[in-house]
Amino acid sequence: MIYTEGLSYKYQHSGQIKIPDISLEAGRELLVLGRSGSGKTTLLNILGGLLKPLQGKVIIDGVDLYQMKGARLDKFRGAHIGMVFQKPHILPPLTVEENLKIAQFFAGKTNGRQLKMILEDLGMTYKAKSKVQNLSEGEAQRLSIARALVNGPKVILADEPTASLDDFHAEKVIRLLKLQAHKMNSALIIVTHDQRIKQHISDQIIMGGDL
Ligand SMILES: Nc1ncnc2c1ncn2[C@@H]1O[C@H](COP(=O)(O)OP(=O)(O)OP(=O)(O)O)[C@@H](O)[C@H]1O
Repeated sequence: MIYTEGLSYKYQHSGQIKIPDISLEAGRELLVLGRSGSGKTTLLNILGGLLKPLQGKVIIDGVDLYQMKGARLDKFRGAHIGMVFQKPHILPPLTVEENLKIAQFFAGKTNGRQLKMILEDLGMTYKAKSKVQNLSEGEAQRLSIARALVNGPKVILADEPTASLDDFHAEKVIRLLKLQAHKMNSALIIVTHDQRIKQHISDQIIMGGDL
Protein backbone atom coordinates (compact mmCIF):
# COMPACT_ATOMS: atom_id res chain seq x y z
CA MET A 1 0.00 0.00 0.00
CA ILE A 2 2.71 2.48 1.00
CA TYR A 3 6.41 2.13 0.51
CA THR A 4 9.40 4.41 0.42
CA GLU A 5 12.85 4.15 -1.05
CA GLY A 6 15.97 6.07 -0.10
CA LEU A 7 14.23 9.09 1.44
CA SER A 8 16.22 11.96 2.87
CA TYR A 9 15.65 15.60 3.66
CA LYS A 10 17.77 18.62 4.54
CA TYR A 11 16.65 21.89 6.11
CA GLN A 12 18.85 24.95 5.76
CA HIS A 13 21.54 25.11 8.43
CA SER A 14 20.98 21.58 9.71
CA GLY A 15 22.25 18.09 8.98
CA GLN A 16 20.73 15.66 6.53
CA ILE A 17 17.85 13.54 7.83
CA LYS A 18 17.98 9.98 6.53
CA ILE A 19 14.80 7.95 6.63
CA PRO A 20 14.75 4.15 6.83
CA ASP A 21 12.81 2.51 3.98
CA ILE A 22 9.20 1.74 4.83
CA SER A 23 6.98 -0.93 3.36
CA LEU A 24 3.49 -1.32 4.74
CA GLU A 25 0.59 -3.35 3.35
CA ALA A 26 -3.09 -2.42 3.57
CA GLY A 27 -4.53 -3.12 7.01
CA ARG A 28 -1.08 -3.10 8.71
CA GLU A 29 0.29 -0.74 11.34
CA LEU A 30 3.68 0.82 11.88
CA LEU A 31 5.04 2.85 14.76
CA VAL A 32 7.82 5.37 14.09
CA LEU A 33 9.74 6.16 17.26
CA GLY A 34 12.62 8.54 17.79
CA ARG A 35 14.02 11.25 19.98
CA SER A 36 12.86 14.85 19.74
CA GLY A 37 14.48 16.36 16.66
CA SER A 38 15.18 13.01 14.98
CA GLY A 39 12.94 13.86 12.02
CA LYS A 40 9.63 12.16 12.79
CA THR A 41 7.42 15.08 11.77
CA THR A 42 9.58 15.63 8.71
CA LEU A 43 9.00 11.99 7.73
CA LEU A 44 5.25 12.29 8.22
CA ASN A 45 5.05 15.44 6.12
CA ILE A 46 7.01 13.72 3.35
CA LEU A 47 4.71 10.66 3.47
CA GLY A 48 1.67 12.95 3.46
CA GLY A 49 2.70 14.77 0.30
CA LEU A 50 3.34 18.02 2.16
CA LEU A 51 7.14 18.16 1.90
CA LYS A 52 9.10 17.10 -1.16
CA PRO A 53 12.08 14.96 -0.15
CA LEU A 54 15.61 15.84 -1.15
CA GLN A 55 16.04 12.30 -2.44
CA GLY A 56 13.98 9.15 -2.72
CA LYS A 57 10.38 8.35 -3.44
CA VAL A 58 7.05 7.62 -1.81
CA ILE A 59 4.70 5.17 -3.51
CA ILE A 60 1.08 4.96 -2.37
CA ASP A 61 -1.20 2.41 -3.99
CA GLY A 62 1.18 2.19 -6.93
CA VAL A 63 1.32 5.97 -7.44
CA ASP A 64 4.59 7.89 -7.12
CA LEU A 65 3.51 10.78 -4.87
CA TYR A 66 6.05 13.36 -5.97
CA GLN A 67 5.54 12.71 -9.66
CA MET A 68 2.35 14.69 -9.09
CA LYS A 69 2.12 18.33 -8.15
CA GLY A 70 -0.31 21.21 -7.61
CA ALA A 71 -4.02 20.45 -7.77
CA ARG A 72 -3.46 16.80 -8.74
CA LEU A 73 -1.33 16.14 -5.67
CA ASP A 74 -3.81 18.04 -3.46
CA LYS A 75 -6.71 15.95 -4.69
CA PHE A 76 -4.79 12.68 -4.31
CA ARG A 77 -3.83 13.67 -0.78
CA GLY A 78 -7.41 14.59 0.14
CA ALA A 79 -8.81 11.37 -1.23
CA HIS A 80 -6.20 8.82 -0.17
CA ILE A 81 -4.23 10.18 2.78
CA GLY A 82 -5.73 10.95 6.18
CA MET A 83 -3.58 13.01 8.51
CA VAL A 84 -4.10 13.36 12.26
CA PHE A 85 -2.05 16.07 13.95
CA GLN A 86 -1.15 16.56 17.58
CA LYS A 87 -3.28 19.69 17.74
CA PRO A 88 -6.61 19.35 15.94
CA HIS A 89 -6.55 20.99 12.48
CA ILE A 90 -10.20 21.89 12.18
CA LEU A 91 -12.18 25.03 11.41
CA PRO A 92 -13.63 26.53 14.64
CA PRO A 93 -16.51 28.67 13.23
CA LEU A 94 -18.03 25.66 11.44
CA THR A 95 -20.02 22.76 12.84
CA VAL A 96 -18.71 19.22 13.23
CA GLU A 97 -20.69 18.09 10.19
CA GLU A 98 -19.54 21.04 8.06
CA ASN A 99 -15.91 20.27 8.84
CA LEU A 100 -16.37 16.74 7.55
CA LYS A 101 -18.29 17.89 4.46
CA ILE A 102 -15.48 20.29 3.56
CA ALA A 103 -12.94 17.46 3.81
CA GLN A 104 -15.09 15.43 1.42
CA PHE A 105 -15.54 18.38 -0.92
CA PHE A 106 -11.77 18.95 -1.26
CA ALA A 107 -11.30 15.30 -2.12
CA GLY A 108 -14.02 15.53 -4.78
CA LYS A 109 -16.26 13.17 -2.81
CA THR A 110 -19.71 13.42 -1.26
CA ASN A 111 -20.67 10.41 0.74
CA GLY A 112 -23.35 11.05 3.33
CA ARG A 113 -23.36 7.43 4.47
CA GLN A 114 -19.63 7.39 5.20
CA LEU A 115 -19.94 10.71 7.05
CA LYS A 116 -22.74 9.35 9.23
CA MET A 117 -20.86 6.15 9.93
CA ILE A 118 -17.69 7.95 11.01
CA LEU A 119 -19.65 10.23 13.34
CA GLU A 120 -21.29 7.19 14.88
CA ASP A 121 -18.07 5.21 15.21
CA LEU A 122 -16.37 8.10 16.95
CA GLY A 123 -19.32 8.78 19.23
CA MET A 124 -19.86 12.24 17.74
CA THR A 125 -23.35 11.94 16.22
CA TYR A 126 -24.93 13.95 19.02
CA LYS A 127 -22.45 16.79 18.30
CA ALA A 128 -22.98 16.89 14.50
CA LYS A 129 -24.61 20.34 14.59
CA SER A 130 -22.32 21.80 17.27
CA LYS A 131 -19.80 24.49 16.43
CA VAL A 132 -16.21 23.32 16.84
CA GLN A 133 -15.46 26.21 19.17
CA ASN A 134 -17.92 24.70 21.66
CA LEU A 135 -16.30 21.24 21.74
CA SER A 136 -14.16 19.93 24.56
CA GLU A 137 -10.50 19.19 23.77
CA GLY A 138 -11.18 15.45 23.60
CA GLU A 139 -14.13 15.95 21.24
CA ALA A 140 -12.04 18.24 19.02
CA GLN A 141 -9.36 15.53 18.86
CA ARG A 142 -11.97 12.93 17.89
CA LEU A 143 -13.30 15.29 15.20
CA SER A 144 -9.83 15.71 13.76
CA ILE A 145 -9.58 11.91 13.59
CA ALA A 146 -13.03 11.79 11.95
CA ARG A 147 -11.87 14.32 9.38
CA ALA A 148 -8.80 12.26 8.59
CA LEU A 149 -10.96 9.17 8.07
CA VAL A 150 -14.04 10.55 6.36
CA ASN A 151 -12.80 9.81 2.83
CA GLY A 152 -11.80 6.23 3.65
CA PRO A 153 -8.07 6.90 3.06
CA LYS A 154 -5.66 4.20 1.96
CA VAL A 155 -3.06 5.57 4.36
CA ILE A 156 -3.60 7.14 7.79
CA LEU A 157 -0.72 9.21 9.17
CA ALA A 158 -0.85 10.33 12.80
CA ASP A 159 1.65 12.74 14.32
CA GLU A 160 1.90 12.45 18.12
CA PRO A 161 -1.85 11.85 18.44
CA THR A 162 -1.58 11.11 22.18
CA ALA A 163 1.05 13.61 23.30
CA SER A 164 -1.31 15.83 25.26
CA LEU A 165 -3.62 13.09 26.53
CA ASP A 166 -3.78 11.26 29.85
CA ASP A 167 -3.34 7.46 29.92
CA PHE A 168 -7.06 6.74 29.61
CA HIS A 169 -7.63 8.97 26.58
CA ALA A 170 -4.32 8.04 24.97
CA GLU A 171 -5.34 4.39 25.01
CA LYS A 172 -8.80 5.26 23.69
CA VAL A 173 -7.38 7.25 20.74
CA ILE A 174 -4.95 4.47 19.80
CA ARG A 175 -7.67 1.82 19.93
CA LEU A 176 -9.92 4.06 17.82
CA LEU A 177 -7.26 4.62 15.17
CA LYS A 178 -6.42 0.91 15.02
CA LEU A 179 -10.07 -0.13 14.83
CA GLN A 180 -10.90 2.33 12.06
CA ALA A 181 -7.76 1.52 10.07
CA HIS A 182 -8.67 -2.15 10.33
CA LYS A 183 -12.27 -1.52 9.25
CA MET A 184 -11.17 0.49 6.21
CA ASN A 185 -8.24 -1.79 5.42
CA SER A 186 -5.95 1.25 5.53
CA ALA A 187 -2.25 1.31 6.34
CA LEU A 188 -1.70 3.14 9.65
CA ILE A 189 1.52 4.96 10.53
CA ILE A 190 1.85 6.60 13.92
CA VAL A 191 4.80 8.83 14.69
CA THR A 192 5.53 9.43 18.36
CA HIS A 193 7.91 9.62 21.24
CA ASP A 194 5.15 8.43 23.54
CA GLN A 195 6.44 5.18 25.03
CA ARG A 196 2.90 4.19 26.06
CA ILE A 197 2.01 3.40 22.44
CA LYS A 198 4.81 0.84 22.05
CA GLN A 199 2.76 -1.99 23.50
CA HIS A 200 -0.08 -1.44 21.01
CA ILE A 201 1.84 -1.71 17.73
CA SER A 202 4.47 -4.36 17.23
CA ASP A 203 6.02 -3.22 13.93
CA GLN A 204 8.36 -0.36 14.77
CA ILE A 205 11.15 1.68 13.23
CA ILE A 206 13.38 4.14 15.03
CA MET A 207 14.46 7.44 13.51
CA GLY A 208 18.00 8.62 14.23
CA GLY A 209 19.33 5.38 15.73
CA ASP A 210 18.62 3.81 19.13
CA LEU A 211 16.32 5.44 21.64
N1 LIG B 1 11.43 24.47 9.12
C1 LIG B 1 12.60 24.04 9.59
N2 LIG B 1 13.76 24.72 9.32
C2 LIG B 1 14.95 24.30 9.78
N3 LIG B 1 15.12 23.19 10.52
C3 LIG B 1 14.02 22.46 10.82
C4 LIG B 1 12.71 22.86 10.38
N4 LIG B 1 11.82 21.94 10.85
C5 LIG B 1 12.52 21.03 11.53
N5 LIG B 1 13.86 21.33 11.53
C6 LIG B 1 14.93 20.56 12.17
O1 LIG B 1 14.95 19.26 11.59
C7 LIG B 1 15.15 18.27 12.58
C8 LIG B 1 13.96 17.30 12.60
O2 LIG B 1 12.79 17.98 13.01
P1 LIG B 1 11.39 17.21 13.20
O3 LIG B 1 10.38 18.22 13.63
O4 LIG B 1 11.11 16.41 12.00
O5 LIG B 1 11.75 16.23 14.42
P2 LIG B 1 10.79 15.38 15.38
O6 LIG B 1 11.46 14.05 15.55
O7 LIG B 1 9.41 15.39 14.87
O8 LIG B 1 10.88 16.21 16.73
P3 LIG B 1 9.81 16.34 17.94
O9 LIG B 1 9.65 14.96 18.52
O10 LIG B 1 10.49 17.28 18.87
O11 LIG B 1 8.55 16.91 17.35
C9 LIG B 1 15.34 19.02 13.90
O12 LIG B 1 16.71 19.16 14.12
C10 LIG B 1 14.68 20.36 13.64
O13 LIG B 1 15.28 21.38 14.41
